[in-house]
Amino acid sequence: KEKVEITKEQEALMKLIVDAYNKHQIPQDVTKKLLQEQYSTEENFILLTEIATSQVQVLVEFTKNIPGFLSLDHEDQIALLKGSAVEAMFLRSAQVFSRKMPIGHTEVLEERIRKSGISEEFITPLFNFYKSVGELHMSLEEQALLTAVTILTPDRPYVKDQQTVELLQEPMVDLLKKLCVLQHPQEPQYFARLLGRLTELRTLNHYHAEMLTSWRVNDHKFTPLLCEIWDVQ
Ligand SMILES: Cc1cccc(C)c1Nc1c(-c2c(F)cccc2F)nc2cccc(C)n12
Repeated sequence: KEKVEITKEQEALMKLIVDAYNKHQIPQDVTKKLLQEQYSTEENFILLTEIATSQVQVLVEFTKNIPGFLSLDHEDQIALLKGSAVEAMFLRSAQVFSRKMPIGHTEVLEERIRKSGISEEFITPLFNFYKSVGELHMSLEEQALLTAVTILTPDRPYVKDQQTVELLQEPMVDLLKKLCVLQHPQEPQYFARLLGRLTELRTLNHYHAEMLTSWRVNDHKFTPLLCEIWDVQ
């Protein structure tokens, strides 16, 4: 059984990705608001819109720090961001939800999300996903790399040069695989479980699109950034 080792350049790559992931967090005041006094359904939705908007900003900043991303064709950069935004945001909010919140805060946040006018058919898969991510107890490195792997998915709609995206994604996948072996030695299937989450993520794109439409129908307002990333309005 050969020894799994992280090379010097993989060490450097991991530091870049983790620093970028850590650097760009949702401002505390935004998340704090969700935990304050009782809100109405309308108010909850407005707060979630604020959090979603700052999550998109965080996503864009993180993506710009992925080595090689900014040297991709500009239209491909946009196609990758638009194609992965929902999945990256589900991943990030799942991680914030399952590990960053002090005890008791998670329930309050869950309550706010449930009382924001979102239909039950979306709430169930959302919290099922949060739970399945939480059960993985991912390390910060794994979270950051899995998010980078998700963003660098070559077969997003409208990506022209899939080959180059694949060349960027490969070293991330290799590094993530090694990390899983090193950080979860008792669980040889851990890496496969992580990739299984990416499959589950893809199904959530559909729910999210439905949710956007139902909000539009009920004349909910979005921010310009959310309209731009999801082509609404
Ligand atoms: C911040 C948040 C947390 C949990 C559930 C939800 C519904 C939200 N908010 C939104 C999300 C969204 C997200 F930001 C992360 C994960 C899944 C998501 F559905 N997407 C959008 C798009 C337009 C408006 C909002 C309010 N919105």
